Amino acid sequence: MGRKVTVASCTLNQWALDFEGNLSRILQSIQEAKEMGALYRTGPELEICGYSCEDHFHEPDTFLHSWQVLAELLKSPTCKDMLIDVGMPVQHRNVSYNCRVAFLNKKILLIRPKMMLCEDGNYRESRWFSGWTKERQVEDYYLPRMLTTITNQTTVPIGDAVISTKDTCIGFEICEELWNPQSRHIALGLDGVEIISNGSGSYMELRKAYVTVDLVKSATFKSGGAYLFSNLRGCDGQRIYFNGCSCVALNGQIISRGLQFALVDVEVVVATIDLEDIRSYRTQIRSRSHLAASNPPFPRIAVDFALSDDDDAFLTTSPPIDWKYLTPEEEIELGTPQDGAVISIRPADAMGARQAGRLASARLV
Ligand SMILES: NC(=O)CC[C@H](N)C(=O)O
Repeated sequence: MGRKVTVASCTLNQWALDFEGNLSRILQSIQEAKEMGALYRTGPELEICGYSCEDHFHEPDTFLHSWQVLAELLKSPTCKDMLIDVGMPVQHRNVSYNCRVAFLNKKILLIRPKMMLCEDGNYRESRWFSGWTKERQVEDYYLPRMLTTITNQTTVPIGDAVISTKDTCIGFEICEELWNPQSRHIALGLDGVEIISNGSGSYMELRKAYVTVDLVKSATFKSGGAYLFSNLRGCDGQRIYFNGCSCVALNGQIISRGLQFALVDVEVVVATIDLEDIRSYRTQIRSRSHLAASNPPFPRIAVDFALSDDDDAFLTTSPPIDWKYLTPEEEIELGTPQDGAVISIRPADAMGARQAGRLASARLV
């Protein structure tokens, strides 16, 4: 029985409305993930159109071109025999959602809309999107005809569901859902979802990496499992700067990570995980097991595909690593972005940083 799986989390320097450029970076990340042996690939939030499209999210063209990019991905031989999810906006029954779209071999498996939108700091998501509020429910999404030509599907499931492969179960939370006190990974983990992926558009603030990494680790510390955090990098079109730090955590420890600052447009990190490590970690937490026994189930999309094969005896799993954090001074030095963009400071940090005279190139936005 196969039990080791290799998964990939990608950091991309996407640009708002650069559909062709975004497509080519997504394809490159899929190609690199495949070359590194991954059979599952996830990427950042709204990676197809770019996170910071702002009021272009009110334009139907932004949705149309996102579908066109997805159509190209579905047709591409690069995507063959790999479970992939991408971030894009989707309109369903005249409501706009910020979604992950999971697909495999020219079939769309699930559209998973974001359930908890981000409104703090510089985020204004509810200006363009609504959160999906129907917990553990799916509806039929009527595909645009140009997609039906490729997939032979007229409807696909949209909603709060998870994907069951032959060997494991994959679920999603989108960016803010990790930061919310009622994170979706809690219910997902209790329902036996073993791999949770988070496509994020998390912009840089001084010392935010400490918070993000802690959240990613704790997402799997109390209830076990694997967690893939995938973030954007670069300026994207707005004044905020995204700083990567994509990573993979297993049972409370980081086992793979990407850089915080870099000039490469595409960075892929992979991790090999023994699914039995998740199962034994979880069953040993007795209180978690008792709670899980009464957890209301998520709808499962069954897929005839496995992330592992029977020949994995010599595949080595990824060991835990120590995260080497940059000091705030190093973050200012390395992260000072292109002209016109600013480093954002959490209000709590701003006063201390000003007092320490460190704010030569950073200001509060
Ligand atoms: N895009 C989001 O949902 C952002 C979530 C989160 N508050 C962050 O700063 O990373």
